[in-house]
Amino acid sequence: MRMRKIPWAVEYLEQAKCRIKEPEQYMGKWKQFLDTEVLHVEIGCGKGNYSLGMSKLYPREGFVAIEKNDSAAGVAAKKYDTDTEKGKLCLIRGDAQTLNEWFGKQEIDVIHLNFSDPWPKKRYAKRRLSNTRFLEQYKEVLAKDGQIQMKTDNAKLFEYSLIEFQNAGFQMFEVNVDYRKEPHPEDVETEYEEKFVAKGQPIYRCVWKR
Ligand SMILES: C[S@@+](CC[C@H](N)C(=O)[O-])C[C@H]1O[C@@H](n2cnc3c(N)ncnc32)[C@H](O)[C@@H]1O
Repeated sequence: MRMRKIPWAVEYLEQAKCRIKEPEQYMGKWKQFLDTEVLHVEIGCGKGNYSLGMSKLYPREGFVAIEKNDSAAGVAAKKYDTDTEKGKLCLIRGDAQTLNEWFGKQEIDVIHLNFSDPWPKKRYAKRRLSNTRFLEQYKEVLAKDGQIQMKTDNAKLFEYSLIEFQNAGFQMFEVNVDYRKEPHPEDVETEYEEKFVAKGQPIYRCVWKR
């Protein structure tokens, strides 16, 4: 899924206040930095609505949104910088492949994966955010009682993820194959989710524990 380049957003990203330019410097100190006891990390935040909304719903909890695409990250950054009601929220522009260079062991309480790119071709499977390569990293940075929450519209990616999580030793905690029929009252729709829900497509959701 390629995103159209948004020049103003790419330019904005450079001087964004919410952006953490050297995330490795915060390793082991994110909770202190965000003044929270609960740390959430969203990987692939796109244009940023989910973490922004969640930071308002859970104002005592801290949120780090990660996005590798400059245009999407720039749009998210502008929202985060200008929304005066946002909670404890910051942004990393980067590829989550280096997640364990940014976060310390067991530092994260909840990892959110929302509508990750499915990378349908087998040769690109390692780029999926629920691929074993990523799951092994999540195990390192996730707290002992931590959770990974995943939502997707893609049945094949969902099936693939169920197998990968299970093989990596995660315990399934919740599963829903038509999540919007019974959504959690305190959850936020992402940009992609809004589009899929409008088209009447089912949303798959699962929650895993270590
Ligand atoms: C399909 S979009 C979904 C965006 C948003 N989560 C939503 O639901 O509206 C997936 C996003 O994940 C980002 N992404 C994919 N792999 C990533 C990685 N390894 N590190 C950071 N971001 C990633 C992509 O750039 C893209 O913006």
